Amino acid sequence: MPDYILAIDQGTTSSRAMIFDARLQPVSVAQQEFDQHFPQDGWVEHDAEDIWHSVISVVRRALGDAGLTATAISAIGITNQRETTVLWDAATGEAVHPAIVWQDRRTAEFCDRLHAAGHEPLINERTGLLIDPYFSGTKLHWLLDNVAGARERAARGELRFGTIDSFLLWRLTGGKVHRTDATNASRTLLFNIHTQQWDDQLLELLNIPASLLPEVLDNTADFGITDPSLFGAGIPICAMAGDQQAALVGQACFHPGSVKSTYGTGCFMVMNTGTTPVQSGHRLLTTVAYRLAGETTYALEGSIFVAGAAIQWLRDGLKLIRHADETEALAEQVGDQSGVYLVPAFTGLGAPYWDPLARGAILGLTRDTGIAEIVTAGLQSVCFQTRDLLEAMQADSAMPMSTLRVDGGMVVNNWMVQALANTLGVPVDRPQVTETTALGVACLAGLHVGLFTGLEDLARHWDCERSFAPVMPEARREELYAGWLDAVERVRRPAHANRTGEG
Ligand SMILES: Nc1ncnc2c1ncn2[C@@H]1O[C@H](COP(=O)(O)OP(=O)(O)O)[C@@H](O)[C@H]1O
Ligand SMILES: O=P(O)(O)OC[C@H](O)CO
Repeated sequence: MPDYILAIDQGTTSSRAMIFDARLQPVSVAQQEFDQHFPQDGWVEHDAEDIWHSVISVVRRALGDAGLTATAISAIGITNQRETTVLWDAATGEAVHPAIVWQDRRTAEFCDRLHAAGHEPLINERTGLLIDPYFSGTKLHWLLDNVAGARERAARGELRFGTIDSFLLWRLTGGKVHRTDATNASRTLLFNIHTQQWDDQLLELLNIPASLLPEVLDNTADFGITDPSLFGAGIPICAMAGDQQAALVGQACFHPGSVKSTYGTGCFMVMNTGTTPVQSGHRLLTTVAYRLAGETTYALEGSIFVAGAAIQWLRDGLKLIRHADETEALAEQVGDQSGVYLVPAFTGLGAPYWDPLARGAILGLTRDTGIAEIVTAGLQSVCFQTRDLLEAMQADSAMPMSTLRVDGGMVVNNWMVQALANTLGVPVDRPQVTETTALGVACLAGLHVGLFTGLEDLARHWDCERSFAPVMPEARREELYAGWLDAVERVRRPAHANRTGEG
């Protein structure tokens, strides 16, 4: 029996294909970047054809590099950048407009109107989300209103909506299957996370015809079979999941209170809260962690917009460093003593503040402050923002976090991960396989075809590469964090003043 699994990881800046063997060891990986389009201030688009071609190309390369044919693959799992919205023609499979990316802010005004009309409590209660352009629903509303003829074509049943998982599934199956999974559905603003169905009242509120929507399945299911012309033989697609939820699975966070945090351009922290949804009192999102055999496990999620992007800014904007990996040695020289704080609120602040008007600042400068101190403050900002999320999660869930599992491009930085443990006051574990997104969806696909017996079996495949224990005295930890909270307040004050006309 073929027992390799192919994971397709369609991310914001690149597409990746990874093949794993039956022990979940990576066998080959191929990656391809694609263009980002910024047609107007605050708009971010992808060409759906670029995404499609990049996916086909990386899958073929991963198979070739592993010396495998399609018949050796027992299952495909698809994981994806979430919320990014595609509307396509059912007859041709062609998108009627470029995909509107999760970062795109074009629907901010519409969101303000929904907010002003008092719709947030209903939306929050049904979907676990907030009214924000981040989610797919208002993007789809925009497409229907702004693409010529789209509403009429939708009414005639000619169009399909999907997040990237759905669009890829449609294309991979030769235009036969219109499905998504519960985690991706839970990011649309249209899906009731309690009933696990599209919500008629929300569809009416956003004026979205139900005929556009995909069928929602568990994360492990018979989603469809790839068209044999693509890879030489049909391969069953047995799992789909949004990328942050896939990373939760890849980090084996299967018990209530277990948490993972992914540090790439931004940071996404997700806590498994078990089979009862936890409504946040701190503006965190309540979302579907995974749905297996009809049983939904929920999560709390906090998103930080700027994590590794702060290091990119230090490198490309300020030109203080040439490579991201120089930051580790600079921070080792400085330690945590400098008193400098960098608040990277370049595009406002995400959870738990959700303050779009806040702007960044560097505070605590003295004549002694140099490049190393500012770079160190950049790394520390990621740790302090994680502590903000942790405080909110623990207050909401009343679940004490015993360890944090981390992944993403930043966690190669040992100084940063140690500072994270010190800032949080809990051990931080880094896994052997840091490609947790691809790994997670491979786990799900393997589960469906019987390579693994269940979640406990999967958890046994998770290996810790290094655990970082907190070594900072508590008084010092609290003193440093108090300095951060003060710095955040300072960047928020002018924003509040502007908003209320007091400034
Ligand atoms: N040694 C390092 N120290 C700190 N940050 C790093 C280091 N290496 C990479 N990064 C940061 O990690 C990010 C890349 O992580 P990655 O997971 O590939 O991001 P994404 O998937 O969002 O593109 C970049 O923002 C980069 O600045
Ligand atoms: O593609 P990534 O890794 O930047 O993840 C994007 C998130 O899914 C957006 O919610």
